[in-house]
Formats: sequence, structure tokens, C-alpha cells
Amino acid sequence: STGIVAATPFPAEYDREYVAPVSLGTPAQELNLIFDTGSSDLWVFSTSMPAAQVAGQKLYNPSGSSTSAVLWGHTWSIQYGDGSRSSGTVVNELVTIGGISYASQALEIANGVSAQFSQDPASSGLLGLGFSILNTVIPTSQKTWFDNVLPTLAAPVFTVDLKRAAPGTYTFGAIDASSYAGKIEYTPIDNSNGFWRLQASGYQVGTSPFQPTTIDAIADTGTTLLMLPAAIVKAYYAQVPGSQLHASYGAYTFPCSAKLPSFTFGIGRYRGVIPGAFVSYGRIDATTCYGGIQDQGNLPFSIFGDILMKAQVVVFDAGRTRIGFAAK
Ligand SMILES: O=C(Cc1ccccc1)Nn1cnc2ccccc21
Repeated sequence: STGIVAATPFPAEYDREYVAPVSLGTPAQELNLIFDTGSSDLWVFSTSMPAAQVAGQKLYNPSGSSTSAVLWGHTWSIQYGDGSRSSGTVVNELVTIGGISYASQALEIANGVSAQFSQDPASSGLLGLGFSILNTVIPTSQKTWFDNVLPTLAAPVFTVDLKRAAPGTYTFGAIDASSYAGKIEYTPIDNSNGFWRLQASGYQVGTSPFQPTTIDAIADTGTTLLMLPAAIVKAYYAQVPGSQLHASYGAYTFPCSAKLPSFTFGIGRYRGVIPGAFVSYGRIDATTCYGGIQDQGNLPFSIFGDILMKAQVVVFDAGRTRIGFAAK
């Protein structure tokens, strides 16, 4: 089988996150979830949550589904890199994405979420697309929806085609040859820590010479920005007049009037180009804009988040434990 769903950015012009529809239970309850290659829990806002933690999100109601079955004695609790968190209990439930169904998917029901999630009306939860070793359910960890449907897919892959301020797609089981230009360049991934972790071959700022250097990064659709080593970030903003490491934000900002250079990353001999305009993450006051490229700080790896993803077609190939990039 193959399946395709639209990936819609929120808020419209900031692309802070991308959500896609997931159908849960019988009769179907459709919720918009963040598809997240940086984690491996499928969790949803639910009717078990305190009203104070809900602000516009659609809630999954297990009692309204004839196919939900409590996974007794199982709980989950997750914390993400930005400190956001959620936790709750587990049911087995019918989960369908783009027409592809799995009848007894471990569906994690939230009975508590942190403010970052409560204050985000666009998302009713997350669909983890990382490796199942990262799943937080105890006492027995559960498989992701992608892991569960993998044997039924026409090809053991999913393709991510996010766009800037416009709906893109997640495709399961296929690669749409009309969605990209040229060839897909693949590189092996190390999934031993549960991430889609790769080594890029270097970078280039604007039209400056390419700098060969190994960049150890995870491909993470759940992260908005492109998080890189301090030296690379410094080299980028050195080419942005008026930019600064803003003391109060602890992040690079620049004058919204600045013309941003492109950012190129290497995958082997392939060069992936992120247009300068994609590096503006948004306005923070009348004249100041927030950079889409930021310092990874003390993280053990870089993070190729949505700022990079939206400039490429990215193939997550579980069959051959590799990731592919193509221009579009
Ligand atoms: O948490 C991160 C970034 C990260 C930091 C440290 C190690 C690995 C990844 N992304 N992310 C992935 N899913 C998310 C969901 C909410 C917030 C951030 C989310």
C-alpha cells in the first residue's frame, strides 16, 4: 500500500510546525497531529485532560470508539528538547493515515500536557516517526505506526515534502518522482539512538567557498529551526549586516530589511541549497527578525529541522537505513 497526507504549516506565515490529519477509532475521529521524525510516541489530547490544559484542540474520546481497548497497566511520559512534556495512559486503537490502517496501534492518551502544547491550538498531539527504541511507554515500549505498517508498504520508506508557508505532503510507501529535480542523494543513517542521524559533508554561506567539515545531525521534522555548531552559525551571520547574538533572546536576530545569504549543506558531493528567504523565521518587533539558523549549544548533534526540510524532498528509507535528499 501507499498513502499520502497534506502537511500544513502553522501559523500560516511562520511554519513553526507542520500538522497532518490522522483518523482514530470507530467511528473515525480525525485529529491534526505534528508528524515528528525526532520522537517515537503517538500521543493525542483526550477527554481525560483537565479543561484548563485545553484551548481549541480537538480531543480524542476513547469511550466514543468501539475499537479502542485499554492496554492495562501501561503509561507513558515524554519530555522534548525544548522542555515541553506530556504523559498519560495507553489504548490499542485503529489508526489510519492516508488510507493506510493499522488495527491495533498503541495510541497514547494524554491526561496532562505542558503549556507549550496547551497554548498551541493547531496540534492535537504528535505522531512519532523516529525509531521505536525511543518510545516511552512502560512497562513495555510500543512500536510506531510506521514500524507497524512497514511490511504492508509498497516500499519501506516515507517521503517528506514540506513547503514554505504552503501545504506540503507526507507520503508513505512511495517516492513521487515528479516532486523533485535531479537525483536523490542518499547517505547512511545511524539509528542506534533512535534518531534519523546522518553526517553531512560540509556547508557554504551564500556564494562563499564550500567548507568541507563533518556535520553530525539528526533529521527532525519536530524541530522548527536549523540548529548548527557555533562556528558555522557565526560564519553565516557574519554575512548578514546588522545581525547580532541578541542578549535577551539568546539567539541570533537581524534587521528584517537585510538580504539573507543562502545556506548550502553537503551530502557527499550533493549540495542542498536553502534560499536566504527561508532563513528568516519571523518578525519580533518593528524592525527585528529572528534567525532560522541558530546555535545548537550543548546538544550532542546538530538538528536539521523544518527550515532545512522545506527546501528539499527528503526520503526516510527504513529498508536500507539511509536518508535521501533532493532539490525541488
Ligand atoms: O526536542 C527537539 C530538539 C531536540 C533536542 C535535543 C535532542 C533531540 C531533539 N525536537 N523536537 C522533536 N519533537 C518535538 C516536540 C516538541 C518540541 C520539540 C520537539
